[in-house]
Amino acid sequence: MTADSSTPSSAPHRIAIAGASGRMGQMLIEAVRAADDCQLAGALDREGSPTLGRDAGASLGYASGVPVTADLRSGLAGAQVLIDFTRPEGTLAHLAVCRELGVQAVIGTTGFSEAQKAEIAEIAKDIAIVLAPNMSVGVNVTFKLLEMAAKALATGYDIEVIEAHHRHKVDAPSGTALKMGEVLAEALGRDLKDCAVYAREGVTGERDPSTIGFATIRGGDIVGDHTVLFAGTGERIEISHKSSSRAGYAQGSLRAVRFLAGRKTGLFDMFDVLGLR
Ligand SMILES: NC(=O)C1=CN([C@@H]2O[C@H](COP(=O)(O)OP(=O)(O)OC[C@H]3O[C@@H](n4cnc5c(N)ncnc54)[C@H](OP(=O)(O)O)[C@@H]3O)[C@@H](O)[C@H]2O)C=CC1
Ligand SMILES: O=C(O)C1=N[C@H](C(=O)O)C[C@H](O)C1
Repeated sequence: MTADSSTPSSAPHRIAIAGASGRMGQMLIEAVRAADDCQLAGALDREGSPTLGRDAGASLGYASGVPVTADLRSGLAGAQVLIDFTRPEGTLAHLAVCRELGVQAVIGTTGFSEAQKAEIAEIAKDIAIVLAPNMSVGVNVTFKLLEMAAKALATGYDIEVIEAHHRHKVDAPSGTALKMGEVLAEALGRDLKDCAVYAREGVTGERDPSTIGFATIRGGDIVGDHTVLFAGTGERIEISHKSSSRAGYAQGSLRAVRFLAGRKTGLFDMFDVLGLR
């Protein structure tokens, strides 16, 4: 029997991975290898990367049969879906080719500007995309907890978002912290653009109770910690999520791949994938 539209569940998801030599790229190659229903179909790294031409599994100690390439068209030719954890400008270049070839995308990259997010929404009119600043189940459940806590603690509690990441992270605050801020602001009927305070220095004056503060820590190999502090009078509530491995981000990405199967267009996030909306 041939693999056609009558047997979609038996055919593996053919996945290309962008940023193949990166921290998440490597974790994803390993996760795809371990998943019975997934197959590595392409591996992208940017021009000049020493990994170009090598087998995508080489540094993980196995032969995947997929060479790393900077040629987007050949790297995406055999794929149904691209998983992209790179940088905003890289992701947008990759998406342009995904759109041309009809390849779906799961995007974990953070640090997009508002204009870049609008560009992704436009591309999602032609291909199906999952875009989320954090693919882990635990973080997405934490977003829901924050929504509930913010509504219940709407007055009398100052809200601060504190995040810590490894020394190599290039964007701040993290995409997850910003999403937490958006969830909190929306639950409180505010717009994060109007109430976010990203830095304090010098004589700042007393804290404005309508603000949501952010604090960023960078150091060592911290995978990703996020805490939201609700500071009241005589008590404090802290809701924290701490990642000790990147495996959760990779597993969440594969759930997003499975969710996209059969979808032609649309912009989704992990709430859609996990049924949390
Ligand atoms: N949504 C989520 O769950 C998570 C999101 N992230 C996000 O994913 C992104 C990547 O994180 P991480 O893996 O730690 O980062 P790394 O720096 O380890 O990896 C990034 C990869 O992308 C490549 N790259 C960099 N710039 C470009 C570009 N312009 N075009 C194409 N490729 C490029 C890098 O190549 P080179 O080495 O040559 O620079 C590298 O292979 C970040 O935005 C991070 O915040 C991370 C973890 C979880
Ligand atoms: O760069 C990272 O490492 C991470 N980035 C994401 C973010 O910016 O929120 C997700 C996770 O915290 C790890």
